[in-house]
Amino acid sequence: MQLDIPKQFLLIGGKPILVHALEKIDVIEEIKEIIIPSPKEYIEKTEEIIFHYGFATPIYCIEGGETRQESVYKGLQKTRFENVIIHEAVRPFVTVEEFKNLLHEDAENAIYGKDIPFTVLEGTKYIENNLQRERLINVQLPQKFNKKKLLYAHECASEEGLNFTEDASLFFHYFHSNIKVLTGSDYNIKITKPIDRKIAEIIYKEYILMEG
Ligand SMILES: C[C@](O)(CO)[C@H](O)COP(=O)(O)O
Repeated sequence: MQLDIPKQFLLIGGKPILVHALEKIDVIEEIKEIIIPSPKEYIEKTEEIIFHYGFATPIYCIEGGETRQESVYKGLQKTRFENVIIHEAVRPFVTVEEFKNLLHEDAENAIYGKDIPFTVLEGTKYIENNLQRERLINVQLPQKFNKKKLLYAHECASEEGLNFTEDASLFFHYFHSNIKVLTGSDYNIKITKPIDRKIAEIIYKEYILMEG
């Protein structure tokens, strides 16, 4: 999206996208702190929003990195807890149940994945490879990890200069196993393209109707 402000500040149902996600996390007792890596120039704005909406869980806004990966790495370095959940501010329709299911899942590393209801081929100019869609998942957040292991994987990736689009790929690259996949939801969309905002408003209205 070509925007003047980062996507997490866009409004859905009159509320910043970031707040939708924070509201779900805030009601979960087991979550003891929230760390938000943010671009330096947006820390103040993020803190203002947090103050305005008033959350019970301690929230720390820290300066993020150049990439998504670096920002997660900084967040991991900041937390003192053994298990971490990574979420994205731009997934407003995550549910409290999705966070709780992750927390109560026996596997120490677990992510959400959704089946892919269309064909994905490799190659952009000419087709290079056919992929079996029944073996693929659309990776979603939140994701739960053992902090020590994820931190180790981040340190290795940083030393080797490797960049991944999310943490399950990074973790898998170094540990090769041990990540359980829970079934994700079609509603847990990531606001990426302009059309996602329109879809988000529709989902939001459905939520409001459901809540009466
Ligand atoms: C983590 C993610 O949402 C998984 O679907 C996705 O990889 C994030 O991509 P982005 O380019 O950081 O938005």
